Amino acid sequence: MTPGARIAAAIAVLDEVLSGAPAEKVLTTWARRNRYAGSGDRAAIRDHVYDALRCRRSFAWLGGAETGRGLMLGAQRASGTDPSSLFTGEGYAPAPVGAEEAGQDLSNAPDAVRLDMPDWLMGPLSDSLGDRTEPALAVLRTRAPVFLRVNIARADREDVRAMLAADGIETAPHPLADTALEVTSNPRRVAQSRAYLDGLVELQDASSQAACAAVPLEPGARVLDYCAGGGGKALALAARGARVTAHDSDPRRMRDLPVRAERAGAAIVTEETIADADRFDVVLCDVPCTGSGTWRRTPEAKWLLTPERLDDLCRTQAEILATAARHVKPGGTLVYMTCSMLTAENSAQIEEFLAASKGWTLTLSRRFSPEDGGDGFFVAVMDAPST
Ligand SMILES: C[S@@+](CC[C@H](N)C(=O)[O-])C[C@H]1O[C@@H](n2cnc3c(N)ncnc32)[C@H](O)[C@@H]1O
Repeated sequence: MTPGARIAAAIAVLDEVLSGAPAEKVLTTWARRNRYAGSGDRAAIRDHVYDALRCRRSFAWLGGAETGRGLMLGAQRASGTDPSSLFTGEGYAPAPVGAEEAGQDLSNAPDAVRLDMPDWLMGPLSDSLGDRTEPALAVLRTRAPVFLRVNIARADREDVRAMLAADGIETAPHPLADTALEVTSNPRRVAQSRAYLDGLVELQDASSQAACAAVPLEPGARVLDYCAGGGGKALALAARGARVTAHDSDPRRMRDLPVRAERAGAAIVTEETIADADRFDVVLCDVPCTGSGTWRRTPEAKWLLTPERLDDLCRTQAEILATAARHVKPGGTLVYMTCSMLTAENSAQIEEFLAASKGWTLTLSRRFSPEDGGDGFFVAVMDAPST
C-alpha cells in the first residue's frame, strides 16, 4: 500500500472508532476484509490509529474536525508535513485538502486540547501532578516503550540480553528496576524468541517491575495476590521466591496464569475463594483503576472515563483494601498498587484506610511518573499491627 492508501485506511478505521467501536476490533475486521494488506501495512495503519487516539483533541484542532479525516490531517500537520503531499486523491489516497480544512494553530488551544485530555480531568490531574502535569501528560501523547522483566529466578539479565540479541532483539537495561530491559529493536519478535518461550522473560512495564521489587519479602513468604488478573505481579513476586496464591473476583481473568506460571517455572496456586480465616505474610491489592498511567498504551480509555466511573472505581478500591487487609497476618504486610496518576486512587485511598484502621503503619509510598520512562504507577506498603 502507498503511504496515502494507509492514511485512507486509518481514516476509515478511526471513523468507526469515533462512533464507539473498539479500536482493536475494528483493526482486526479491517485486516480480515483487506487481505492484500501485508504485515507492514497493518502495523503502519495501527500506528496511525493509535497515534491519533493518543492525540485526539490536538489532531482534531489542527485538522479542523474530530473525524477520521480531521485527525489524520492534524497528524500530518503535527509532524510538520504538509498534508497536500499525501492527500492527493490519486489511487487510493484520501481526497485533496479543502479550503475549509485549514484547522487551527495549536498555540491558541486550551491546555486540555494541547495536552490531549478531557476537560474535566485537567483539574484532578494538576491537583495530583502539580508542576509536573504538563511534562507527564506530554509523555502520554507518545508511543509507549516495550519492557521485559527478566525472570531472575532462572537467569541473569546480561545472559538474557545476549539470548535476545541472538534472535535479533536488541535491549537495554532500564534504571527503574534491576529486572527491566527496554526493547530497542524488533519488539514484534519477542513472543517467538527463545528467551520468551523458555520463560526467561515476560512482558511487564518497568514501573510495575519497580513496584514489585519494592514489596518487602522474606524468603519463602506466603503472598496473596488478591486482584491477580493475568498474573503479572504474581509472577514477579514468585520470581523473588514468594509462595503466591492468586485470587480474582472474576476468576476467568486468571485463565492464562497457569500457562504463564508453568513457562516461568513458578508454583502459583489459583483460588476462587479465600477462606475467612486464611492469613498471609503479604497481601497485594493491585486494584482495578482508571489506568491513567497507562494511557499511552490504551488511549481509548482516557476518552471513555467519566467522573462517575472514577467515583465507582474509588469505592471499589476502598472496599478491596478493607477486605484484603483481613487476610494479612499480625505483623504482616499489605501492599496497594494502581497504574493511575490520580491522588484520589492513590494516596487518598491510603490515608482513608489508615484513618479507619488502628495500628497500621505506612512504610513506603511511591509514585512513578511516565517521565521516569515506564507507566504512571503507585505503590504503598503498610505494616499490620503485630497483635
Ligand atoms: C489491575 S487488574 C490486575 C492486574 C494483575 N494484577 C496483573 O499484574 O496482571 C485488577 C483486577 O482486579 C480484579 N477485581 C475487581 N474487583 C475485585 C474485587 N472486589 N476483589 C478481587 N479482585 C477484583 C479485576 O477482575 C482485575 O482482574
